[in-house]
Order: sequence, then structure tokens, then C-alpha cells
Amino acid sequence: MLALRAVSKSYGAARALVDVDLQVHAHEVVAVIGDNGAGKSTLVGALTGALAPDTGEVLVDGQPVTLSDPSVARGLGIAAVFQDLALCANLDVVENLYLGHEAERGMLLDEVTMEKHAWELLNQLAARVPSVRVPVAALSGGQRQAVAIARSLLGEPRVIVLDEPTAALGLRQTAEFLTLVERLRERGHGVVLTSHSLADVQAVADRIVVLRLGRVNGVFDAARTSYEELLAAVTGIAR
Ligand SMILES: Nc1ncnc2c1ncn2[C@@H]1O[C@H](COP(=O)(O)OP(=O)(O)OP(=O)(O)O)[C@@H](O)[C@H]1O
Repeated sequence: MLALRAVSKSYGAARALVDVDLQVHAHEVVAVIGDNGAGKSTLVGALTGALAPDTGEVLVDGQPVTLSDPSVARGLGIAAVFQDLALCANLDVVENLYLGHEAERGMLLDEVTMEKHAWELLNQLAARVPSVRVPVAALSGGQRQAVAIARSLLGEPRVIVLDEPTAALGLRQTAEFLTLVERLRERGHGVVLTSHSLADVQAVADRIVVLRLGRVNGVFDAARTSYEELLAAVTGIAR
């Protein structure tokens, strides 16, 4: 569905990505893990149109595309949720979901329809939110994450890229988030998520791509790979 082929990106002398291949299919969760500076954010940028690779290709359904900016990526069915979630704390859940979307879709929805749709989306994600009329500031980190992901679903993306989604979450919230990712997979989305946490990605990913110093240092079947093997690939230290 979405792929990178031989993508490289440098910042001056820093080689952030070197010859990186990556694929994500429908109904699949691909985790990208790596230490600080391994290239995860740069890879997310290349997948979501936030930055242009120096060389290599981004492919959608096997066709090379140029993701000149994030709106082009969204138009091709690639949505992104970043760690900061980009929610407005003082607005409620419904307002956050539809912020900017009415104009984008050329329609004006009434409040009742928007509220109903907000519940539908959150229920599909098995997200537990006390009310869709509370300000986002009153929600937990996990609930906010669910709202940000629900918002990304409004554009009916095929692939959802989640950048460091569990970094700011507590244990229970992380467990809820993992359920939410499983829901996305059940719904047929391809999911790419980046993480520092080997345990989280082992729990939810189908495939795990390890980045080290900008290169792919291994692609692993999550079900058949031990924590130690992943750690060795991430750090480059064989045990
Ligand atoms: N705008 C930039 N200018 C210069 N160098 C950069 C820039 N962005 C990233 N880099 C360098 O590129 C490399 C990869 O960085 P990147 O942020 O993609 O890694 P990361 O795996 O996301 O790290 P982290 O987990 O710390 O966020 C690093 O060496 C980093 O210093």
C-alpha cells in the first residue's frame, strides 16, 4: 500500500536515512524502532510529506509519488499523528475533531451529526471518553491520543503513521492505546508507528523494522523475535 524504496536523507554531514526500504500493507502494523538519532522522525517525515528524501522513492500502491507537503500525503490516504497531537486544549472533543475539516470537505455539519459521528469514531477505536463535550484539557493522555487518532480517521486514510505514540503515556493508557492500534488494523488500515519501547511494539506490531544510524538494521517478525534480539539490533551490540 505504502512503501519507501532506497530512501536517503542527509542534513549536511549527518546521514539521517541511508538506503531505507519500508513497506506497509492493509491490516498490518509495522513498528519502526531505534535509539535516539536513529532516523525515526526523518522516516516519518518522508512517509507523511513533511520532508523530501534526497534520493529514493515513496510508492503508493506501487506507483512513485511526490509527497510535496502533508496535504498531498493526506490526499493520497496517508494520515499522521504526531507526539504533540496538535489538539486545542480549550476546545471540546467534537470541536477538535472537526477543526478545519468542515471547510476541507466543503460542508457544514450540524452539531448533533458531528456529536454522533464523534461517538461512532471513538467507539470504533474502543476509546473510553466521558463526554465528547468536555474540553480536551480535561482528558487523560490516552484519551487525548484517541481523539487525535479519531480526527485522523475523518479523512478516511488507508495508512496511519503514529510518531512516538506511547512516549507520554502511563501503563494503563499504553495498554488502551495498544487496543486502539489493534482496532485500526481490524478496520483494514495499515499502521506505521515509531517507538523507543521494545515491549510496546512487540505487543502490537506484525513486523518490526529496526533503524540504527539511519540504516535498516533488521526487519523482524514480531511474534518470533525476542526482546534480546531486538535490543541487539537497536544497539548494534551482539549479546
Ligand atoms: N533538521 C535537522 N538538521 C540537522 N540534523 C538533523 C535534523 N533532523 C535530524 N537530524 C539528524 O539526523 C539524525 C536522525 O535524526 P531523527 O530525528 O530522524 O532521529 P530519531 O530516531 O527520530 O531520534 P529521536 O528518537 O531522538 O527523536 C540525527 O543524527 C539527527 O541529529
